[in-house]
Amino acid sequence: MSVKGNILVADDDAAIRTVLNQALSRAGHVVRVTSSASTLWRWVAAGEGDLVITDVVMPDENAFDMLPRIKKARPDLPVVVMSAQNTFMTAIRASETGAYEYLPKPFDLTELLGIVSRALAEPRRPKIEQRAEEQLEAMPLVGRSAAMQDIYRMLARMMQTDLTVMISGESGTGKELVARALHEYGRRRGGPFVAINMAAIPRDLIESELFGHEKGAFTGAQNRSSGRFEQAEGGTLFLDEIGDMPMEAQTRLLRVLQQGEYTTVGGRTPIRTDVRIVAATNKDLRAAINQGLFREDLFYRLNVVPLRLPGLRERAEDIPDLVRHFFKQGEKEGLEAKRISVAGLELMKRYPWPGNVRELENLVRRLAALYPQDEISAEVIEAELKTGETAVVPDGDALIPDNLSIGQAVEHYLQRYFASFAGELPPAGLYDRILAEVEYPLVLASMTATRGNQIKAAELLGLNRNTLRKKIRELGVNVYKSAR
Ligand SMILES: Nc1ncnc2c1ncn2[C@@H]1O[C@H](COP(=O)(O)OP(=O)(O)OP(=O)(O)O)[C@@H](O)[C@H]1O
Repeated sequence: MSVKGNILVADDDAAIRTVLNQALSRAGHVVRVTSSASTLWRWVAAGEGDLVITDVVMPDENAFDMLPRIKKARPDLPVVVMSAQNTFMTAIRASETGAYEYLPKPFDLTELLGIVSRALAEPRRPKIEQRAEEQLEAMPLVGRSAAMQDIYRMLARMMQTDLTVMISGESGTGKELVARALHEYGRRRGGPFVAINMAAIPRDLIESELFGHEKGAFTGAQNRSSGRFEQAEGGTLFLDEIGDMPMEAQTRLLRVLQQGEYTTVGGRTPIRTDVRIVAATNKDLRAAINQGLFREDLFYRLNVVPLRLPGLRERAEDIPDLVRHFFKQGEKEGLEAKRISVAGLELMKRYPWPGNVRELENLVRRLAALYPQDEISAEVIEAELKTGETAVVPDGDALIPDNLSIGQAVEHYLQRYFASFAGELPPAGLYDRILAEVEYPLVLASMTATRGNQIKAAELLGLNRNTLRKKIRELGVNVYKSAR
């Protein structure tokens, strides 16, 4: 049996008052409605009502201005705020003023009824804050720096909404991870999360990948095919490397954002869509706009909530936490538990990390796989960071130091590797470990060079496609990531 209560409803829109009155009364609650903030305040001040549902903008007062007063007079009274201005600021203010819940209009009545019964049944505490805390604990993002705290606070607020979010940040700063967190802890978590990387797909196929195509829409379109929008219905669509989206696709995407519907390639019937868009870029989109490569109107549609992820060098204090986290992950995969000496960590904090968290993650994995000692010394870190520097030059320009052949480079590496054991032998299983070390960058580089096309990469490598697939899986080569 759900708890029934006295509910005060304030909205200047008569239609909404009627709908809410009917729905809540039918659910067994006692309802009073008003069109003004002053009447609502009078009721609240007189101790009436177990719960308030109010619109933000009312003729005599804004609910956000009244909320602190309500909270002061009746700290335990849950206030559900509704608003048609689904802006970022509305969500933030709802959270900051201590609203129990924030409902962007239009909302689902069933959802509202669910919130009302939960609010009436629960011990009193501002819901948004409580949920944000729970979410942060469970969040897969590591780091406690002030910069990350800002990101978490922003994410907690964004999770209550369907606003379009634009994540910017250098490669490897965690943009995709943040997009997933937004989905998995947000209100669309029951729906699918679909990611598409604009840089990984041949340009002339992007529109059909996004919106689907009809049979015969273009040469090679033998069957109707669904697009990512259709696949993401009810969930979140993550548009990675949005700056690489071709102009025609940009125009189509803009139309979806404006009208909430799209047509497939070769199709005529508009299809309505209910998808939350999270976009990401590691390019400066304003520069792309100036060069005429990115539509300014699309930029503003996507940039509703900008979220900038700091480079790892800007939050070096997170490094120890991240190192521990990645060693722990390694342990789960059967690697041995390890730590890094204090001096080693200091070196890491001073390193500029051009590849950001991804580079750090790769380093920690390499340390866990290749070095037997429980504590990794500063010398090892120094040597590893030097190799790292040449390995992260972007766009495949990686230089092998002093024009060494691959064989000579590995030889140098092995000399250093053996030396690090100070006369002892490295742990058994060296052959497979070293070959895997070479295989990973080889597969990654081939996938990058072919922009993520497995057929072409298999051809390039001279491998059977199934063998390549197996290797990608075993080595954990991230296909999206590799196709940069
Ligand atoms: N704060 C973090 N805590 C834990 N792991 C992180 C964090 N940030 C990034 N990572 C890890 O670093 C790697 C790179 O992150 P991710 O793929 O999200 O970066 P990205 O910014 O999307 O990169 P790109 O621009 O190259 O696509 C992933 O393995 C991710 O799990």
